[in-house]
Amino acid sequence: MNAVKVVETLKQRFPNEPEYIQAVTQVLGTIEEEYNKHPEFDRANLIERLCIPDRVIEFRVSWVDDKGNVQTNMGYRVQHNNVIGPYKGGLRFHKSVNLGILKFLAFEQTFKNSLTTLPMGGGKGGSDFSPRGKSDAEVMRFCQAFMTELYRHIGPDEDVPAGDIGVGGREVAYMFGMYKKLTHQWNGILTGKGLEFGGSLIRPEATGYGNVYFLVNMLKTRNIDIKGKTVLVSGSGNVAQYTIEKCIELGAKVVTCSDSDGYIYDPDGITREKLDYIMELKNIERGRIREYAEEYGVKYVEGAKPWFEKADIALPSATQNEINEEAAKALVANGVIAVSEGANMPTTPEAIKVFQDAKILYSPGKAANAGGVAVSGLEMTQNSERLSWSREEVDAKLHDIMNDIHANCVKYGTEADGYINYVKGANVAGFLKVAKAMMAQGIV
Ligand SMILES: NC(=O)C1=CN([C@@H]2O[C@H](COP(=O)(O)OP(=O)(O)OC[C@H]3O[C@@H](n4cnc5c(N)ncnc54)[C@H](O)[C@@H]3O)[C@@H](O)[C@H]2O)C=CC1
Ligand SMILES: O=C(O)CCC(=O)C(=O)O
Repeated sequence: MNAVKVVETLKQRFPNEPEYIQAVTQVLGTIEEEYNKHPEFDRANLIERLCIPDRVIEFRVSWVDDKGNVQTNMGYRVQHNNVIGPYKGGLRFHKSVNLGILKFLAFEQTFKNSLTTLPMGGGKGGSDFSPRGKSDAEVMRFCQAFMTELYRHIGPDEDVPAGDIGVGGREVAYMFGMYKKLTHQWNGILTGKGLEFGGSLIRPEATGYGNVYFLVNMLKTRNIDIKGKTVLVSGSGNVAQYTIEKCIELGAKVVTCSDSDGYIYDPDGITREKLDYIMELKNIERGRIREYAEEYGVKYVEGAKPWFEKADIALPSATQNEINEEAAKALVANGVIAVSEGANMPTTPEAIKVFQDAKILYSPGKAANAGGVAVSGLEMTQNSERLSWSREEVDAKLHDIMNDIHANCVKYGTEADGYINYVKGANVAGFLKVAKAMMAQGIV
């Protein structure tokens, strides 16, 4: 396999999908050497079959807004690869959603899910509908309309969606209700459900907690303690909130968080009480992060990202490509020692090079944020067993899974000089399991 040639071919076939091409380029560049040790992979044209999704479902979603106007959005589900388990991955509701973005997310999800050690394939879906500014009733009607098509394509052994940007407990619950209405079945067809109807304890916390567990493992390789470290977090949604919570618990000081309008800088650190304020503001009032600055009298920077503030650790937890080369250079110049991705692909390829050239600890999302989907996998297991596990039990399993992913990254990513290339480690470890399963199952 020649990674450059494969990417060129994909670019010609899918010229309008830059995020998908970016994700594929990143993975192929790091697995090429391992792939070429297995001539049987090439004979089976494994690489093309692994890069191109099994199936893309695209549909119109029509719904009625509060003024009685009929609105139309696009709905999608990308079922990327199911060799190791049912398709699994979140749904994103955001105005920026398009097929290329969901293809990148579904491709990444396949490797991430493989890393979790659980039997889950990769998928992703969503819509260009944005819940922001919509009433609760509008969100409900949209979710119901979305499910009237999606329900045909999902199932507990077929495809199990969950949340992502713009899809939290509220949206999952509305979609679950409609699925039940349409099918007359109670099935664990979505994860991230409410605790009263099959959700797992720790699922809301899992992505943020998991990222911090992974970070602690990375820091350990250099005998560094997270306690007392200053942390930059971006975003203020699900992943950011529980990342901040775990950082506080472990004695780190988080000084920033953000939304798509700007970021706040709190030099004293976000405390438990201030985090409760953020959770209320974002999850219930659905307000803007600017209001935090007004409430606590701290700096708010409109239209900017937090990466130019000084800190020891950066945990991007908002969206793709939010750290560019300039931001990466600023982070390194300011002495950052670790960057661990809560978001999916938040760092551009140029910025990754800056981190790796500076030999700082840097982990890609498919390893560091895998805790969310891992606990989704545990939710599926609990639903199948018709049992609910305790908080302690799920958290212990999450801890074990993150430790295991870290160990796999070290195994496959340690370079001759001892530097751990977590990108290579995660990609090779995730790839090998999927590749072996694909080879075993033949050309299908
Ligand atoms: N929710 C989960 O379990 C998992 C989420 N992720 C990833 O984590 C990231 C955040 O997701 P969630 O916290 O679940 O979503 P969310 O909807 O709860 O929060 C998203 C946050 O990102 C901000 N944001 C969105 N688009 C932005 C933009 N263009 N510029 C700046 N800020 C922007 C929003 O204002 C919000 O604060 C995404 O990349 C998602 O794919 C990854 C693994 C699992
Ligand atoms: O919990 C899940 O199934 C999906 C989580 C997700 O979308 C992700 O890992 O990016």
